[in-house]
Amino acid sequence: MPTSSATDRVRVLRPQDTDTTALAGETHKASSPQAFDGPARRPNAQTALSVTGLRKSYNGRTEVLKGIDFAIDDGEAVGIIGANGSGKSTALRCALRLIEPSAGSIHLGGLNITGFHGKDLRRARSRIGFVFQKHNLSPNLSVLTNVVHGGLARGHGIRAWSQAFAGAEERRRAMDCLDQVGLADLAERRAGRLSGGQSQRVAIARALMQEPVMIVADEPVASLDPKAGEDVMDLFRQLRVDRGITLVFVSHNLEHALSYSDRLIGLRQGSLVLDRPTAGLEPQQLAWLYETEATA
Ligand SMILES: Nc1ncnc2c1ncn2[C@@H]1O[C@H](COP(=O)(O)OP(=O)(O)OP(=O)(O)O)[C@@H](O)[C@H]1O
Repeated sequence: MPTSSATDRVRVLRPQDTDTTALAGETHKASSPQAFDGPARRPNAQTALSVTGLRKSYNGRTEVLKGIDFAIDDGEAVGIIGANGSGKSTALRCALRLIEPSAGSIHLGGLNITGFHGKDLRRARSRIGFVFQKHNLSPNLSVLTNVVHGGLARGHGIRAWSQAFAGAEERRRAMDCLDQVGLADLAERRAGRLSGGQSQRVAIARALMQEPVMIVADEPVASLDPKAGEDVMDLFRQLRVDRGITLVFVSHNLEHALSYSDRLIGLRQGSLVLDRPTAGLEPQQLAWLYETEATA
């Protein structure tokens, strides 16, 4: 596995803008990717996830990911931003091989998972908690049962089968996870009777059943009101603080992306055009990412 040395993160457009006030300026129009020092790495940081030369074409013709590279450290929070259709979800899903990339290599927690299949791939991903905009809870099952099902992803074969009968230990763990998201008192309620914010917290509790080292979230608060959205993002932050969980999330909310990440990755038309620490950045300095090609 290639270790993510500083050179892993130097393919970044507009690195000349180390003075971040220049980000909102005109200079990017003429820019092309160039080397710079890259985002500061924490000393001795281990790489949680790295991709190299990741490409994706859905129909065999148009490339919606045009060969992107990035690396994420253990314990880091990284926000992925960009306009509609820029390739954020595709990048996230390809990076975890939820969908198959057309090309590229992927390392997860020290393993080259590029060629993994079936149970090897499932095992490699078993400590990743996925949280999506559509939480896919089973509406007719209780909150607790939905959370118990999160533990199934960790089991294989006979172990998973026996967990399906929800032993006392699994139910106790599920209650613990619900407690962590502040919903233990709703354990017996039918999931279909929850609000959007409550449902997303249950989805997070379900992810916690996997004892995740990393949470991968694709627009986790897109359908929530501002307060519920902030509560969910605060919960992610708390999980990082308490457990050192790595967080990778896609967001259209630049305030969130800036507040809840250490680093931002920006995509534009399938290319990675931004990879830099969040500190000191303002939302308006990122507006160029959302300009149409005609105005950019
Ligand atoms: N299953 C699919 N089949 C064909 N094309 C797809 C598929 N999924 C995504 N695309 C296309 O790939 C491109 C990137 O889509 P993707 O969903 O990754 O972008 P995104 O940045 O996450 O967008 P959004 O912010 O709107 O969610 C878009 O042009 C989209 O139409």
